[in-house]
Order: sequence, then C-alpha cells, then structure tokens
Amino acid sequence: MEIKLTNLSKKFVSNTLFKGLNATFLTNKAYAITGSNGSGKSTLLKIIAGYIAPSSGSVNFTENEILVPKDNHFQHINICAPYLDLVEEFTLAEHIEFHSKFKKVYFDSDLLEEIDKAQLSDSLNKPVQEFSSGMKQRLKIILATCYHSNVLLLDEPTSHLDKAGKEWYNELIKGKINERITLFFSNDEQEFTRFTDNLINIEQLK
Ligand SMILES: Nc1ncnc2c1ncn2[C@@H]1O[C@H](COP(=O)(O)OP(=O)(O)OP(=O)(O)O)[C@@H](O)[C@H]1O
Repeated sequence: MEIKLTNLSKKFVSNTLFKGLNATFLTNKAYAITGSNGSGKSTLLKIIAGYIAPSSGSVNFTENEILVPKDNHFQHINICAPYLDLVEEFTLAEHIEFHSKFKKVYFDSDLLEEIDKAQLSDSLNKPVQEFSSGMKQRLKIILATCYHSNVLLLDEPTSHLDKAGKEWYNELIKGKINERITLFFSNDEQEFTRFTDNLINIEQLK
C-alpha cells in the first residue's frame, strides 16, 4: 500500500491550513505529523480518511501499483481519534463482536489477551457509557490497532491515559505498526518518538 498526497491544500473561510502539501507514505513505515494546536493535523487526518474534501490536490491510495477507488479507501483504514466516538449503549464485548463482523483480527493479536493487558477484562459486559475517559481511550486504541487494516491513523492516541496506560500503549503499539502504514497526528513526542523518526511538521508546509 502507498498513500500519495499531491499538492494538497485546505482553506476554511478565514484561514488556509496548508498549501501545496506533497507526501508519500509507505507500508511498514510510521510517520508523525506534528504541529502546534490549530495547525491542521486533525484536518489532514480527516482528508486522508475521506471525511472531508481538500480545497485542492489529491489523496491516492495504491495497492500493488493499482489505484484503489476512493469509495474503497475506508476499507483500508483504522482510526483512533477524539472525534470518533464509541457506541455508548454497547458493552465492550458488543464492540468486539460488531468490529469482528467487518474486520479480521490483526495477525499479531489475541483480543482477550489485549483486553486483559489493557485492564479491561472486568468490564467486558459493561456498557461503554459507564467507562471512564481512560477506559474508553484504551478500548478505542484496541479497536484501531488490533484489527487488520493497511493504514492506521492515530490522532493524539494517549489523551486521557494515565502513566500505566501510556506504558501499555507503548508496548501495544510496538507490535502493531508492521505491515501497515501508521500515521501519528500529534505534538506530543512521547506518543511517537519510539516508533518513528519520520517527522512531518505541517506548519513548515503552509
Ligand atoms: N469545519 C471547520 N470549519 C472552519 N474551521 C475549521 C473547521 N475544522 C477545523 N477548523 C479550523 O482549522 C484549524 C485547524 O484545526 P485542526 O483541528 O485540524 O488542528 P490541529 O492541528 O489538529 O489542532 P490540535 O493540536 O489543537 O488538535 C483550526 O483553526 C480550526 O478552528
């Protein structure tokens, strides 16, 4: 899989976030998109994921040198982001059951073991509305990383995690960035420096 951003620009009414952005992302590699608050990291994630359109330029996915139709991009992507919510009425087990209908478990993962390591085993049958913010974040990270996808998009993945949660995240991510493209969108170096030295500062691309 290859993702190619060509001459990408995004303008809102009162500001231009980036202009003429070019980048290529390759399988088996991780990249960190950095930049201060409001610089456009989440907007770029949403454009790559196809949630919003760029003002100009293109986002192309190719697999074995064949262009993936835009309508199929979503099938290749897993996302963990603050603006993507869990289903509050579903239990953790129901989230797992639901996701398992659409995606295969990542080759390296044993879901029950991952849930145990995330200290969520006692909450399997609890509705998510009874979870703390940190518990929700752990579940979001499991759902994004432990299912197969060619592309993994992580926006501020350790928000709400305590020290133990951050240690768990570091251990988990280590095993989840092979055989896919991983993009971290963050200005918190602790979220990505262990995993990549490919840094792209969005502000230098304006
Ligand atoms: N739908 C929208 N309409 C108008 N402006 C928007 C819209 N979405 C985002 N913006 C603006 O675009 C800018 C970039 O927002 P974005 O959330 O992409 O930044 P970010 O780099 O992810 O920030 P943070 O580090 O705070 O999460 C902000 O000024 C924001 O107000």
